[in-house]
Amino acid sequence: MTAPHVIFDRVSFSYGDRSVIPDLSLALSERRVGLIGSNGSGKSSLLRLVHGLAQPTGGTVTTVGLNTKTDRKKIPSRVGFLFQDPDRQIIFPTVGEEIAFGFEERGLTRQEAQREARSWLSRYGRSDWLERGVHELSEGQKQLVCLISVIALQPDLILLDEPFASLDLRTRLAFAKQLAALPQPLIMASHDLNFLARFDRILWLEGGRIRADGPPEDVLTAYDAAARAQPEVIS
Ligand SMILES: Nc1ncnc2c1ncn2[C@@H]1O[C@H](COP(=O)(O)OP(=O)(O)OP(=O)(O)O)[C@@H](O)[C@H]1O
Repeated sequence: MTAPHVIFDRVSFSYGDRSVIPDLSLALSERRVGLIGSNGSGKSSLLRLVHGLAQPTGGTVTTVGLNTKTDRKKIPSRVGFLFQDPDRQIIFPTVGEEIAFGFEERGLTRQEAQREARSWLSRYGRSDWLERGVHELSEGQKQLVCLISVIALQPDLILLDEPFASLDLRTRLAFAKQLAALPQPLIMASHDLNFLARFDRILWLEGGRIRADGPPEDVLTAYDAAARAQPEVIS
């Protein structure tokens, strides 16, 4: 059993006086962990807590051995985060600058960072995107740029918040293949149950609590059955 890359110890989390996660303890050491649950069940909040983008109201979160409160600044260089909405992630006007930025942050010169950006784009067959304005890309294409930016920096752990939302089927399959081949552990919130079927462990959240936790064949089946039993409920 490998050491856990994420530990939640009696974690609670609120937005103001709205409690989102009442009391959560868990340790994640599997290579592929999926998060499922209704809209608003707390999946994004959990991922944000793992990355230190949100701070627990109570308890402690330890990610890749770092306390997300006291070591918060060290986390972005070790843990990649793919946001649900690419517009929240992208900060530069061109694709090349966006991918190169992470490398410059790590101390490479502008030329070296540009070279890395070019090389990573060519691996994904998108060499022609280097000078392309990000605003000219579709939502799915932006999502792919964000994924390449995250993967290129080869973090120790990758967090993905609904990465398939805007992707067409062909891009989704290519994207899924890339994710499956990554050596790093992934924690991914998704409504794509087919993709999660190949994961090692699934956490089903409801109201910020774990409703089920186990292998996909058990948890996805129970989730699917519960949703079908109450199809009229819009959360
Ligand atoms: N910025 C915010 N301010 C106040 N409440 C928020 C904020 N962001 C999220 N919430 C609330 O926190 C709860 C959990 O939201 P979260 O985004 O973690 O859910 P989720 O499971 O990721 O949902 P989805 O599947 O729709 O992405 C929801 O009740 C939501 O309304």
